Amino acid sequence: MFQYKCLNPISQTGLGLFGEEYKQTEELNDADAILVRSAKMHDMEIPENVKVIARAGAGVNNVPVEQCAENGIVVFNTPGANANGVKELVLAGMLLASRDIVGGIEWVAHEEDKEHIDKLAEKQKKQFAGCEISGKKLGIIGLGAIGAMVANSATHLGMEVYGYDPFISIDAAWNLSRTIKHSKSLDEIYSQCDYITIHVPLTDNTRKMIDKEAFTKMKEGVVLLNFARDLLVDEEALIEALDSGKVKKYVTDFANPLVAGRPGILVTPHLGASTAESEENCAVMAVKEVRDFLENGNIKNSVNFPNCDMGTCIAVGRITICHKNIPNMISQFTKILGSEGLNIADMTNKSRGSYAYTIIDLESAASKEALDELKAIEGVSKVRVIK
Ligand SMILES: NC(=O)c1ccc[n+]([C@@H]2O[C@H](COP(=O)([O-])OP(=O)(O)OC[C@H]3O[C@@H](n4cnc5c(N)ncnc54)[C@H](O)[C@@H]3O)[C@@H](O)[C@H]2O)c1
Ligand SMILES: O=C(O)[C@H](O)COP(=O)(O)O
Repeated sequence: MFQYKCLNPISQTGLGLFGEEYKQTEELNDADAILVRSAKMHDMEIPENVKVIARAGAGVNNVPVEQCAENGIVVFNTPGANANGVKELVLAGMLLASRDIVGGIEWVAHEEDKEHIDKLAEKQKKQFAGCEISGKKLGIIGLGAIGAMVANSATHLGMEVYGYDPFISIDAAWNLSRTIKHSKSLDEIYSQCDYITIHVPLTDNTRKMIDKEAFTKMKEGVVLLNFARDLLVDEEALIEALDSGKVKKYVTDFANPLVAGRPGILVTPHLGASTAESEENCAVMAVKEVRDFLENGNIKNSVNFPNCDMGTCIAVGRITICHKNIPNMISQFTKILGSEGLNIADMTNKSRGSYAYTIIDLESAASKEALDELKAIEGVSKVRVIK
């Protein structure tokens, strides 16, 4: 029996896939797995019983990913599972920034009791007029799951699309429409584009990447869209750029005291992934990842350990080891298993940065002595018996 704890509401369509071998718990001290959306985990004490954390979504800046790696806790996210939901809101954001749709709707609501509202509307509508997005230049920073979808959809809406992503994945590159211009520098995006949208993860390298200097390079009257994370933009500098007219509109999915209620800024309350479809996709992917990890020891879509998959165990026993990516680890594992008389049927070892993961199938069940010896190796953070 495995137990899981949800730190945020997670779609039942996903949780329903856990099956009878799983039980939901409120006690962190009983949980093998944690499922989370945006709950902040940096100040949480994560007990040793927790083996896996699945972020039902893309951004993992709310999870102490590095500390988890150090402690042998595998962290997953659900790449692409909510990308379409965000893409649709970005397209809506571009349209809302181009025409005063919100102002117009608010005007009608305010004047609803006027008998001649129809005539009044015809007189007043010019104050809500705007421009079309077709024919305008859109710059996309980050061409991952969301950025690539926004790029392709925007070309279908008649926009001229520029994309910038020095680390683009091969999959994302294959999926991009050939009409998208490959920008080799952010300066090209800033100097050319009428609309700029950012779709990169928040890391130490990307924090405040849109800063004062970036604004000086942008076109007069640019529209900036941020459905990634508020801390990617220096919002103090943004407000100066709005006041000077350099930025016409800022559309952001992240409410904070600086942007809420400020003229020229359209703020949604982190709604990008809040669709039934995205919530289900994320929950289903997260639960599948957790199950494959807990039941088979396999890793797919981790953000702190390498992908590592040996399928379902057909040998007598399987153990998994989270460890540091340093020399002499495998030889120590095999030496201990050999000296305990345990024959290895199959084995795989993969590394990612400073961390590595090993799956070992055995022809007989691992003894307590062997497991204790493996756990005692310096650089080993977790040893699990799968079978
Ligand atoms: N508003 C929401 O509800 C919502 C929903 C999903 C994701 N997000 C945010 O959007 C981000 C992107 O999501 P995704 O699913 O597209 O992720 P992704 O990992 O598929 O794509 C991110 C892309 O950014 C690129 N990148 C990284 N650093 C870069 C840099 N300095 N310059 C240019 N490109 C860079 C990567 O190469 C990658 O292609 C997430 O990390 C999350 O913060 C927000
Ligand atoms: O990174 C993400 O996936 C989004 O920001 C969605 O967050 P949410 O799951 O809290 O809506």
